[in-house]
Amino acid sequence: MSGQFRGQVTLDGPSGTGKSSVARAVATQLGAAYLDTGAMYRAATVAVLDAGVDLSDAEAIARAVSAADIQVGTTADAELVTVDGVDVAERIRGAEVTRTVSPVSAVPAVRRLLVDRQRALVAEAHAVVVEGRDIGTVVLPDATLKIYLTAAPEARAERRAGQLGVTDPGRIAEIAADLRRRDEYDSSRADSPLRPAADAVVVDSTGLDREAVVERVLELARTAVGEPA
Ligand SMILES: Nc1ncnc2c1ncn2[C@@H]1O[C@H](COP(=O)(O)OP(=O)(O)OP(=O)(O)O)[C@@H](O)[C@H]1O
Ligand SMILES: Nc1ccn([C@H]2C[C@H](O)[C@@H](COP(=O)(O)O)O2)c(=O)n1
Repeated sequence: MSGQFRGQVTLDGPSGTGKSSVARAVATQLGAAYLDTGAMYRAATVAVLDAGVDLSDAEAIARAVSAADIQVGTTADAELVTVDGVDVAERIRGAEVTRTVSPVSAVPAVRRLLVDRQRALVAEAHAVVVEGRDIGTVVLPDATLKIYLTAAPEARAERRAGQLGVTDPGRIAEIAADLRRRDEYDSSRADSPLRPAADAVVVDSTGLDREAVVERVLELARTAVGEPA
């Protein structure tokens, strides 16, 4: 990039396609802020779990999220996530939160609250890379560049297994089933379902290593602001 990048890059897509790792690397290279909206829904889920709320009660879920002080950082090099002042960066990646986050994030009032916060955080940055499920479709419909990242389900399950240090084929099959379950839930909910924006560039990362995907997104970002790729 010859000058400083100014604009918004969105990265949406199913679980395990590489959104977080690619978004962090792209943000670092562009000198941009970085926002992990999945971490915000995960932190909201911590608040719901700690409030002991019935997961079929949408109003109680929304009340618990609205009462919690949820803070997330916007830099690519450090993960800052707190709920009511407690560091939950590790806890939000655990099995309990991962199992519960889809029903919590399907509650429309929770989405309205977090989308408002996402837009406020984005408004503070001259340049930002935001990852999630509905960023190009709902949160930032006028973004400079929208990417929809996909990968074959087998590749995603292997990557997630590698990330968790799992080698047992039975456990890998469980991981694949969990990814399928979450994708199905996230794609079929009524409010802001996971889908590519009409003007998103679809990048299939199956068979590409992370660096190749980062390079492709950087090329697209340069082109989007009128620089030679
Ligand atoms: N192109 C790639 N090739 C191989 N592995 C990759 C690639 N991109 C990312 N990975 C690895 O795959 C794992 C999952 O990536 P990451 O957490 O970035 O996915 P994600 O889409 O953000 O997932 P989630 O939505 O569940 O948070 C990580 O270990 C990451 O290093
Ligand atoms: N913009 C977003 C981001 C995330 N979610 C939900 C759906 C995911 O299953 C969950 C966790 O996200 P991850 O950390 O795996 O990226 O949060 C959403 O609905 N909208």
